[in-house]
Amino acid sequence: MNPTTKLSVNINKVALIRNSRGENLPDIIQVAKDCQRFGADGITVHPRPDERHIRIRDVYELRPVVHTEFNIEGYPTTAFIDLVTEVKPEQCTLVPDPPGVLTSNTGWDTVKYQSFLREVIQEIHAAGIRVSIFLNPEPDKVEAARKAGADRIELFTGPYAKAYAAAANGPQNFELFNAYKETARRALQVGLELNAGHDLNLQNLKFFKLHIPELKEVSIGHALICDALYYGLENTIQMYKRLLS
Ligand SMILES: CC(=O)[C@@H](O)[C@H](O)COP(=O)(O)O
Ligand SMILES: NCC(=O)COP(=O)(O)O
Repeated sequence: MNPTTKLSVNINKVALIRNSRGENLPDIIQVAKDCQRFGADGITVHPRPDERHIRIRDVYELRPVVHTEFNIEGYPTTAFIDLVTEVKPEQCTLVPDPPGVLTSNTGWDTVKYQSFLREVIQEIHAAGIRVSIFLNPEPDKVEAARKAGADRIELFTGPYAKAYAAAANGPQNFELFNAYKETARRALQVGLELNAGHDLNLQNLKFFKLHIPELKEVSIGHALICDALYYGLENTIQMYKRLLS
């Protein structure tokens, strides 16, 4: 029997719609409450420096209403670390995004940035927050993630999603998928827990979970919010959860 994987709903795209009109519709605080009421095991936000979706103020306002697990993602600038250590989410996911990037497009080079990551992780740990590191499917980066002090890695599933979309029955890029499995295996071997995220959707999630059943959590935003346009938020969350149980 596979362990259940938690679903953290990323609400960036809800904030993007709100910001497009300058008012408070949709109200992301209400949406976060409703996601949890509909079964989400957590809420993820990725405040970006230009505040194009999640704003710094949102992060503070979300804290008291997120009673499941709050996950804040981002590049660890001093401002980001101050925000995270003040808000105290259950989890912080460190992502190596340059400021203007369209969306996250790579994981950390944990070997090159090991000492930087160690300092940052120490600071975030001191506030009692679990730290996850966004990682490419690169087994040789796992040990350095552990040495930097991470608790978890989040497998960057963007390349997996592209490979899956290009084939009819699963990713078929065995080299790539083996790299995911090997990265996951090594992480578990050295005592790191596993998350995954980016471009996961109703089509590609089942295969990923089937082959990497030890996943603790997936964070899903873009596709889930798009699906909610057709199926409604409650149905959509339940559809994703069924693929994870
Ligand atoms: C860290 C990650 O994988 C991203 O998926 C991210 O959280 C999404 O950010 P945007 O919503 O800004 O594209
Ligand atoms: N960490 C990944 C995430 O939060 C959501 O990514 P996406 O589903 O919006 O691509």
